[in-house]
Order: sequence, then structure tokens, then C-alpha cells
Amino acid sequence: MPDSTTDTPAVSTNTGFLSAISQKQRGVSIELDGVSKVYPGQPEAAVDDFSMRIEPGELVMFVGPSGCGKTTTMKMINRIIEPSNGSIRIDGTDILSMDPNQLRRHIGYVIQQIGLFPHLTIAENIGVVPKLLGWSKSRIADRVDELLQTVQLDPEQFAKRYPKQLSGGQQQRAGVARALAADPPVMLMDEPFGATDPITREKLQAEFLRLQADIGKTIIFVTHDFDEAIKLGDRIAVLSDRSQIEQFDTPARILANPANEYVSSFIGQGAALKRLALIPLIDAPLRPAVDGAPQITLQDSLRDALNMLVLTGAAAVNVVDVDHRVCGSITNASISAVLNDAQPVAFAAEGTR
Ligand SMILES: Nc1ncnc2c1ncn2[C@@H]1O[C@H](COP(=O)(O)OP(=O)(O)OP(=O)(O)O)[C@@H](O)[C@H]1O
Repeated sequence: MPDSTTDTPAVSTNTGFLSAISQKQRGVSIELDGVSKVYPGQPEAAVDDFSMRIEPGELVMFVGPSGCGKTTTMKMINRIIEPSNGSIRIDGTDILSMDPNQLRRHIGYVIQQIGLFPHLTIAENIGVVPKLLGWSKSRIADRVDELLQTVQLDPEQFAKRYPKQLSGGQQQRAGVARALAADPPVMLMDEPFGATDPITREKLQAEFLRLQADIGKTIIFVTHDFDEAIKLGDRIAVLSDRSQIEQFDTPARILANPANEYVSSFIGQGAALKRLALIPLIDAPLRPAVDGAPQITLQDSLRDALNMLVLTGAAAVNVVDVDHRVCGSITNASISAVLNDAQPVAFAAEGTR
């Protein structure tokens, strides 16, 4: 791990979260208050009076149809787009009174088109912001090495390659590594996995969740895909035109109690199955074990248990712990009971991801 005390940053500021770039920096709060954006020459606001508080370390998904203002809202947080009205604070610091370039060096940013510089190697791409911050060469090299390993790209193999010599998924990983380079407390991610095929996408999502469990950044993640939002988000903001918030809650609560028709239509078909996927068996009420029943682990979900019941035709599946001890069983009836008992499920599913 590089030692953050050995280099003098090229930028000097004592305001709020900028002064606290350190090793393994955790997330900080983000508050938007009455934020609006009217693009020049447009009769209507693209974002109208948007207010939200995001807690330190939270992964918040913005989901909504094309053109509803997700990207505009997000880009106002790193001031790629300047708000027309309202205030934005990160860790209590008013970012609208700061130098935008300094601000952006401390907010990780990942976009769908990746935005890697084609004429720089992967190592140089990842080192761009640390270099701007005045880190020494050896510290940058250590950090590049560490990050490539974090995103599962072998440094020996990939550091000296150019972006076009990587697959789409590998480029996306390099993009995440670059955004994490200066260990920013905040990450903005705009459809980061949107351009990848479904299998690569699932893999990147799983890797990203593991990474976030370790680094605990505050992340805003824009997606069109409600299933991606359910899978990744601590909370989901379902947005409609002009970034109006239709519902802002945990995936489990939104699935159990959609606020209105608009949110229901976003959830689409199969809300019950999606809810089951959020409930690990460790939180499910178990019945007595059944001799000879197929087995599933406590870490699997009720959705996995249902799949096994359907595929095997068994009346019950036994649930086993890591030491293969049988803890009890799940049946179709117990799954139905959980689904019909909305409140406890919604709360049981929180914090279990
Ligand atoms: N530079 C601009 N000038 C004028 N209008 C713009 C500009 N950028 C975006 N808009 C408009 O603002 C609205 C919100 O756009 P925005 O890109 O934030 O939506 P989005 O929800 O991110 O869409 P998508 O999912 O398609 O990326 C749209 O109606 C769009 O046409």
C-alpha cells in the first residue's frame, strides 16, 4: 500500500473532503438540495428541484427511462454540468464554491464508453489522476499494480498494453481501476457495464459488489436496467421526467411496496421472483429437515431454493450450513408464506446483500 504521507499533493486545499485523501478512504455523504438544470435555450428544466441525501458508503442506483435526467443529475455532482439552481454538498462541503478541476480529481468517474485515453498504456491511464495530484513515480507504480490486481487484470500482462489491446470487459475493469486510482471517497458511474454482453456484465457486477464490500465508497450508479439496480443497489431512486423521484428506497421495499403505477411498470414482470432472489436462506423460516431431500446452502437465496424445488420435483429441499450440517428445510408452502408476509420480508432482506 502506498504511503499517502510521503508525497506532497500538487493541489492544496483545506476544504472538507478534499483534504482527507488517504489510504482506503471510505465514502462520505452527498446532499443535493433543490437542484435544477435548465439547458440554454430549452423551455423546460431537464432536472427540476431535485433533493436527496446519500449516506456515507451507500451505493445508490438512479433508474429511469431515456431522457429523464439521470445523467444530468449525476454530472452536476462533479460539475461536468453546472446546476442552474440549488446546492450540492459532499461531506458537508459546498462543492459549487470549489474549483471544478480540483473537485473532479477527487471524484471517481466511470462511463459506458470507458473514456480510456487510446494513446496511453493501461498503467498510464490509471496513473493520470495520481500524476495530476503530484504523487511520486514509485507511489503511482505501486498503486497501478495494486489496482490492476484488485480488478483482476494481471499487471504483468496488462499494464503496458494499450486500451485497444483489451476486450470490452477488460477495458471496463481498467476504467474502474482508473476511477479508483486516487482513492476518491465518491464514485459516479454512468451505465458502466452497459456496453458489455450479458455474461461479462454479470461477472463485472459480481466483481463490483465484492469490491464495494471492501472499499465502501459512496457511489451513484446510473442504469436503465431495473434488475441491475436491484442486484447492486443499497437504495434505488426510480426517476421520471425531469428527474422527479417516484420512489427512493431499498430494493426489497420497492419490490414489496411500489409507490405507484409508474414504479410498478418499471419493476416489470416477476416482482415476486425478484424479491425471492434478495432473501438469503439464512433469513428464511425453516421447517424440519426431510430425509433424502436435495440440499442447498444457507448462502443461497429463496429463489435458488424455488429453482431446485421446480427442477428436482422434490417436496422439500434441505438447507445446510458451511459445515454441511442440515439446518432445516424449505418447501413451496414456506416460500409462499414468506411472499405473503410482505413487511417482515422487506426488512429481513435489508443489509443482507
Ligand atoms: N446539452 C444539452 N442541451 C440541451 N438539452 C440537453 C442537453 N443534454 C441533455 N439534454 C436534455 O435533457 C434531458 C435529460 O437528459 P439526460 O442525458 O440527463 O437523460 P438520461 O436520463 O441520462 O438519458 P439516457 O438514459 O438516454 O442517457 C433530455 O431531454 C435531453 O434531451
